[in-house]
Amino acid sequence: MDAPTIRPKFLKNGHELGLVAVGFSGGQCKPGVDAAPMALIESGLVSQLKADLEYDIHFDDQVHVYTEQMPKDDPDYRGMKKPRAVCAVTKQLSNQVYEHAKQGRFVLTLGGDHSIAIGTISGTAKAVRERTGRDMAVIWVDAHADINTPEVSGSGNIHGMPVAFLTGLASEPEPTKPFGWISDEHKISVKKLVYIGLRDVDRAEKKILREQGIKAFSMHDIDRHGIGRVMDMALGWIGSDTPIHLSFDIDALDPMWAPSTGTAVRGGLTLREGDFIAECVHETGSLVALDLVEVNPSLEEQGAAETVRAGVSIVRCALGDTLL
Ligand SMILES: NC(=[NH2+])NCCC[C@H](N)C(=O)O
Ligand SMILES: [Mn+2]
Ligand SMILES: [Mn+2]
Repeated sequence: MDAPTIRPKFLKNGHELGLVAVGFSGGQCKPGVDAAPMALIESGLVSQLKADLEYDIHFDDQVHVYTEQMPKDDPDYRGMKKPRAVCAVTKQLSNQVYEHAKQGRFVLTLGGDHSIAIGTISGTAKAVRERTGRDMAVIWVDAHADINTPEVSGSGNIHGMPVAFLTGLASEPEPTKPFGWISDEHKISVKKLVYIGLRDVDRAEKKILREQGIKAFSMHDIDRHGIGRVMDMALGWIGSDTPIHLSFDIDALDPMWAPSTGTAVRGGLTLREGDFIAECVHETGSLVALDLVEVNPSLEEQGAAETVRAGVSIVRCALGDTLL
């Protein structure tokens, strides 16, 4: 197969890819999501990216599994569960992602629960700003908005809060406190955030989306307009000269396609709709990073292989595999 045909606008070239594998489950309560990076790699993802898509992969060959290294003493803070563990992992991850992105590489991060996006998006936002002088946009594909502030979250699970930290809606005024490391250079604007696939949004989150004027395409919008028009509108909102970070929660897909995930919600995207989103974002040439999160191979074990396969498919599409 030929090298990728889309010329990336904000990367050094179309071939260099930094891969980060983050086996972290501390942003929520179900064990097993930390095994996803290994499952994805074992299913052939990395070798496919090398052989079929001809990426030069920069990877430390380590699946960072943080389960054992989590601080023993990690009491709740502002209602958040495991705040120090999440803080430690995301801070380290942010630097790792930053180092790849700073060199103009595409950054692919395999999670892990969605709390890790605090690390990935902060890292790319900072690097992209330094390299290109532009503010990055984020496309968040998910059944959930993950924009609870600690104060309004019903669960205290930080995987339901990353967007609040990244947009500055959940601030941590003191740099010495757990999320005090997140500074302005790491943040994204609510104006450059677009959601696709929402169908399980908490009441307080709906209020935030309304008040902040955040662009969101729910499953209702996808039913009404079709995924093709929704993608035109989503990408039109972002504009053609803006770098894009795509954060893909596998639970955006219907459990029919991706049953092995911690907070599955019925009535979701088909696998083709998920792949189509990834393809459209790839086609812009503006994609600089991708997160794939919330695959939990230990849940719904009969469906685990299918869920992993769906994840591999999304990644391949975002990296240009399916375009002719
Ligand atoms: N990344 C996810 N799967 N998030 C689910 C979040 C569910 C719920 N809104 C919460 O805050 O707890
Ligand atoms: Mn979700
Ligand atoms: Mn999520």
